[in-house]
Amino acid sequence: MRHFDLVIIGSGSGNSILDERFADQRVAIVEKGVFGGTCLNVGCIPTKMFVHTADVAAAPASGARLGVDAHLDGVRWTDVRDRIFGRIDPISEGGRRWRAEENANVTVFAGTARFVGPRTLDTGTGETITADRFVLAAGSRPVVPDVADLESVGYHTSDTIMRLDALPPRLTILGSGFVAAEFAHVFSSFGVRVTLIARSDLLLRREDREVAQRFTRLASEKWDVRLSHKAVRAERVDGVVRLHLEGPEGSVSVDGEELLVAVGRTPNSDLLDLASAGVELHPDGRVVVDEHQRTSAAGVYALGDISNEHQLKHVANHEARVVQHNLLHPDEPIAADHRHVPAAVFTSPQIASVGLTEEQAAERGVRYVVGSQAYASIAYGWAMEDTTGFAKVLADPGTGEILGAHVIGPQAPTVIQPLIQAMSFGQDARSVARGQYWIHPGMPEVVENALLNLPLEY
Ligand SMILES: Cc1cc2nc3c(=O)[nH]c(=O)nc-3n(C[C@H](O)[C@H](O)[C@H](O)COP(=O)(O)OP(=O)(O)OC[C@H]3O[C@@H](n4cnc5c(N)ncnc54)[C@H](O)[C@@H]3O)c2cc1C
Ligand SMILES: NC(=O)c1ccc[n+]([C@@H]2O[C@H](COP(=O)([O-])OP(=O)(O)OC[C@H]3O[C@@H](n4cnc5c(N)ncnc54)[C@H](O)[C@@H]3O)[C@@H](O)[C@H]2O)c1
Repeated sequence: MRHFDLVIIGSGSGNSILDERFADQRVAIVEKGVFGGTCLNVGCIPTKMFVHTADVAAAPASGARLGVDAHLDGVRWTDVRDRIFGRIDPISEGGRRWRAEENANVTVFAGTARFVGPRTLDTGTGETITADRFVLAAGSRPVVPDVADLESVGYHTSDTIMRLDALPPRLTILGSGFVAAEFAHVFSSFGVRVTLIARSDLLLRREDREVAQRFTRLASEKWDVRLSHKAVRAERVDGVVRLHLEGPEGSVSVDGEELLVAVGRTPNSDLLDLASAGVELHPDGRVVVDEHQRTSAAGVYALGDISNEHQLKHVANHEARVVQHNLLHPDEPIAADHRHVPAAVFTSPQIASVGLTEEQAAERGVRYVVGSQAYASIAYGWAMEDTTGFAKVLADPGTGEILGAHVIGPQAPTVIQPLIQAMSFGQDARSVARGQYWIHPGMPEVVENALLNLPLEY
């Protein structure tokens, strides 16, 4: 049985651990799918390449209110698709080849790993290996909901929808979270009629309620949004997927040439038989880790979607850097910093958030005040004739500590960054607002004014 110093399961964020400091270690990477993981192949990167393309496709329609009459002639779907994956696929294959063929100390196993005992791994390739240390970086996968006949009818997930052969006339999206909101924007901007089905009465309901309500209203003006509907059965009728729903008005159905299921992601821990490795799990399947990303089994670390509740690439990257340090310096381990994890939804309008929502602040009994600013009331908002975006900041009125921030509107993920920085470095709201220049008339003035609108007491 071959023995390694280190085994990494999953080639997404786990792959970034290895650098020249590991050159004297015998390392194995086990990957069951395409090299490079979710973000590169089927997640952040291709989706944002589609989102930017969708923003361009949607631009002509927004010109009229500025006095610019433009027309979208068409979207060459297969050209768009092939441009995007023509760039991504070679990066994935190049990464695999580099590790497998040019890293003398690294062995890549193309199989589904499964523990068969403490520190003993069936690589799924016919070979079982042992190692001193393991990194569990096996990520997550789309959840498939319990809807009768879904499997036999056929459906897409985010893993497959971006590789369609042709744009469908209609797309039904089951779900109302990040994936649903981003793909609804992409496909509707390309001319596809989108129906979005939400179980609750709000889209993106984990966002601050004001943001979720604004988004739900704007989305309902563009897409056929069915709130408070539960999908119960799927059926294929003349090449069309018919989804039967139970809603406030009783039983209804919606038709679409394609169906995208986007109801969350579940950790891949169940594939690994972690009980045989002595690794404990949370009830929801996430691997239990301490602040140093160590699991309950000695020498076994975990990072990314398999262990954290955020399921975001910047969190997985941060944890990979923590694991990297702790593998190299086990006697001086560093802790992961999950204090202020931001997130952004690249839909239309864009949404970004960090820290507490107003509902969470109220629920926790935290003393807070709110400062808000509409894009419509800052100079760049006038330039864009924006009427729907706003920024909102929550702060402690006594100390000015920034507790949370929420932005819905153009470039929200960029606009929010000064607030993430302020929270990370413990800067108070008044100092952030008045202790620096804000470029005039830049979009971050929406944040400056939200800060100035806080009714602070000091
Ligand atoms: C459509 C979509 C868009 C997204 N957009 C964003 C975004 O804009 N910003 C953001 O921050 N995050 C985004 N995310 C989330 C982000 O992609 C993930 O949080 C991140 O990729 C998780 O990284 P990871 O290393 O934990 O797992 P992954 O990158 O998923 O890597 C895990 C790897 O392990 C392999 N594996 C699993 N089980 C086994 C096994 N038993 N044996 C061997 N190999 C195994 C898998 O095949 C996979 O390659 C998006 C996700 C999706 C689905
Ligand atoms: N921009 C980004 O950072 C980005 C983009 C896409 C995905 N992601 C990550 O991937 C994860 C998965 O995305 P997602 O959109 O699939 O999940 P999500 O958790 O964001 O949203 C899933 C939604 O589906 C609903 N739902 C659950 N079960 C349902 C059912 N049976 N029927 C109807 N609705 C149901 C949930 O209430 C929830 O609103 C996200 O949590 C996010 O962390 C991030």
